[in-house]
Amino acid sequence: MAPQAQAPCMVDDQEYENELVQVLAESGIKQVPPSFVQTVEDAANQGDLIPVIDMAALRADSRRELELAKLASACQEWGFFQVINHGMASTRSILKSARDFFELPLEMKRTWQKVPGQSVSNIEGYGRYNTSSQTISDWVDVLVVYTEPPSCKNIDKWPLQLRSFREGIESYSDDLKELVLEMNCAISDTLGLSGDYINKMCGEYSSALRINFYPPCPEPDKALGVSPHSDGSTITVLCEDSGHEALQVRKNGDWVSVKVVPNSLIVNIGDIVQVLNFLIFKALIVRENFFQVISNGKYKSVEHRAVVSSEHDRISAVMFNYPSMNSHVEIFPAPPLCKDHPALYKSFTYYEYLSFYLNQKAPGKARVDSLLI
Ligand SMILES: O=C(O)CCC(=O)C(=O)O
Ligand SMILES: [Fe+2]
Repeated sequence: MAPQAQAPCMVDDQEYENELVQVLAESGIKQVPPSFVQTVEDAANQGDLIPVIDMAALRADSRRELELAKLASACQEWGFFQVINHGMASTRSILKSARDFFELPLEMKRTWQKVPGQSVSNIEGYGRYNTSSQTISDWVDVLVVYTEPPSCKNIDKWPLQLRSFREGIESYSDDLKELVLEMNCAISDTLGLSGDYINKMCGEYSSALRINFYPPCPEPDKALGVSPHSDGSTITVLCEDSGHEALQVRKNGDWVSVKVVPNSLIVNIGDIVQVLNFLIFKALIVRENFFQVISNGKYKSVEHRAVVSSEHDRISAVMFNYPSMNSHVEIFPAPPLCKDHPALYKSFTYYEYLSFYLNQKAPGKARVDSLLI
């Protein structure tokens, strides 16, 4: 019998430096290349149900107060919650569009491959996700497009050959815009600010969609799909229906794996909302004792990560909603919340922040910490 061809077991990092993760996964490697290797601490709790916020209750006058209280507590204790009864039919179409794209032949997908590196003007396209802040690679390929405002949309970068792709993304992004503006009002309410406070401060609604494709990984205990980070958004909305518990959030210092309620959307507080209201706690801030501060009740952009599996792939569609990049739109701690304690963060424009977020060597929460006065 002829000897069986040996699958390569050690991958030369240089050879694969910018290679798509899907290509690595399909090459039959038995080990992840060294640049992906990191310590993956186990999740302390499997399948915790993060708080569930019922949009139907938020929309009903008689039930809103109670639901706002639940929302305030979710923002304070978790920074993450799932939204049910959101009424969006387009969640199916976005996941289908995402899957259709990643199932295209590689050569066709490469048409939209972006040049390596990241900056505000080089964020869109298909490829590996590596910020210069990362020395360790993530086991994920992404497709990123700006979705709002219309003036920032670069339709020429969208994979339009896929018939349903444009409709799928546009109907999802339109529906989500309504939901996000509504959530921002509810979050403003919970902070005792006027309902439109956050939306007004953020100026023209802006968003970018990142579709994550996590191929099966030969050594899931040695690599992460997305390394620990907080999002540089106002709020982020994640849509996935894999049923696999891959998203993990930091709670009281431990990793907790998130059990997703079917048909829900997962929302998390981003750095911007943290900045708006974080200042209340300036007097309490003890940097070395971050989690004690958290338990005292501020809204926080919580660190999260995505783990991978050797058995299956996974897709998530993540919408980052953020303030206008216009230079006249300044973000700063809300003055009504600065009455008792001086502002903790300096004023900044989102363009400045995003440039820093994408470029600097600042992992985890270090990026939002850079805004501290
Ligand atoms: O796919 C996930 O579960 C997490 C993705 C994520 O955190 C991100 O894209 O910022
Ligand atoms: Fe994230």
